[in-house]
Amino acid sequence: MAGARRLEIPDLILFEYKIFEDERGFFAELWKRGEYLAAGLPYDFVQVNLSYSRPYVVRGLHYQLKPSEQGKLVTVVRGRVYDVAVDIRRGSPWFGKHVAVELAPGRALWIPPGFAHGFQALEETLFLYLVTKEFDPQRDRCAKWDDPALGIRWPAPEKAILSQKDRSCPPLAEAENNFEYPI
Ligand SMILES: Cc1cn([C@H]2C[C@H](O)[C@@H](COP(=O)(O)OP(=O)(O)O[C@H]3O[C@H](C)C(=O)[C@H](O)[C@H]3O)O2)c(=O)[nH]c1=O
Repeated sequence: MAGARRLEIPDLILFEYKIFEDERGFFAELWKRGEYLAAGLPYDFVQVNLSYSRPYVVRGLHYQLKPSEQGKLVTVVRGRVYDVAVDIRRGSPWFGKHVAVELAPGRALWIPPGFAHGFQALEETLFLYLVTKEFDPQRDRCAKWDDPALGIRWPAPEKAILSQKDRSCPPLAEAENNFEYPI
């Protein structure tokens, strides 16, 4: 890891990791337990996910209800995304607020349990992320990606490509949510 800094919502941590490039291509350590624990990421991981997105695809805003709440360490293997994390912990000083960062190879974002996550691909993107609890389809939930109440300034909302599921997510105010602050 080359660096770590907490964002405007301090539970979110943006990591920079070194990319070793040579004539063959590149190598990078995406996660190393001791370094990331020391930098404040107090979790281990139990599942690794990979998704491929065409330009302008939006995935989100997703989260899993407790007791299957997931922390996510998200990064881009190839491409570029506008990544968004929304605080959905009732009672949080930042409830309904979000942080948006551009992710490309070399950057990883730690999103703890209690946040809804989504991104818009800015180009063809391979998105890889580690999660702290396994996928639980019974507790998988979503909130409306372009909910006016959230004020997310997506880069290209008019070009968004969404799944059927993501086209029918409720606004955050109506979404099922069992997160209380602090987690
Ligand atoms: C997340 C997940 C999905 N699936 C199955 C369920 C569906 O049949 C298929 C596609 O699922 P979904 O449309 O939910 O995939 P994404 O839209 O990429 O969802 C993810 O994207 C946003 C950005 C997230 O932060 C979440 O981690 C995750 O929900 O994969 C699995 O089998 N295991 C899994 O862990």
